Amino acid sequence: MPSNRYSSPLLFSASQSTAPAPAALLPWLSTDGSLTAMLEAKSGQPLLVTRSFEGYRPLTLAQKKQLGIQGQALNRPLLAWVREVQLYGDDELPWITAQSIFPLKSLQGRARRLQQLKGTPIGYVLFKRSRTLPNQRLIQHTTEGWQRQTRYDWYGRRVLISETFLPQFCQKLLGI
Ligand SMILES: C=C(O[C@@H]1C=C(C(=O)O)C=C[C@H]1O)C(=O)O
Repeated sequence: MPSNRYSSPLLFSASQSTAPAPAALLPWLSTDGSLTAMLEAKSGQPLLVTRSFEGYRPLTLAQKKQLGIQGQALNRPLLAWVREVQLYGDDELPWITAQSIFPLKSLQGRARRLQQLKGTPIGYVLFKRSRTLPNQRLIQHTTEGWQRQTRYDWYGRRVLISETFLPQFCQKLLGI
C-alpha cells in the first residue's frame, strides 16, 4: 500500500437533505485525489479558472473549528488568504464554484506560491507530488447544490477547500 494512500472519513452533514447523494456524484464528492484532474479528464481540456475574489479575510469561528483550531485561539482574530473561483470544463456555464481558505501560517515557504496562482488550478500545486492527500471531509446538500468541504493536510499545512457542484455539471454530465 503506497505510503501516501489515505482513507478519509466521509462525514455527511446532519443538515443534509433526506435524499442521499446521487450515486453518479459520489466518486466526485468522495475522491481523495485531485478534483481538477477528474474534471480535466471529463472535459478533455485544461480546467478554466475564473476568480471572483482573492485576498485576506478574518476566519469565522466555524472556519477556525473546521481547520481544527482549538482553545484561546478560537477567540482571537485570525487572518487567512481566501480564493473564490468558478471552474469551467468544455462548457459556457461553470461546473463548480469553489472557495479555498489558507491560514497565513499555511502560506510559509514554498506554499507562498498559493497566493500567486492566478488562473492556475490549486490542484496542480496541492497534488503535484502525491496523488492523494490526508483529509477530512463534510458533504452536504445546499441551496446551490451538493457541496463538499475538505480540510487537507498538505505536508503539515492545513487548507480548507469547499466546492459546490452546480446544476450545469450534474444535469449535463451526469444526467441527474
Ligand atoms: C483542490 C483542487 O483544486 C481545484 C481548484 C481550485 C482553484 O483553482 O481555486 C479550487 C478547488 C478545486 O476544485 C483539486 O484539484 O482537488
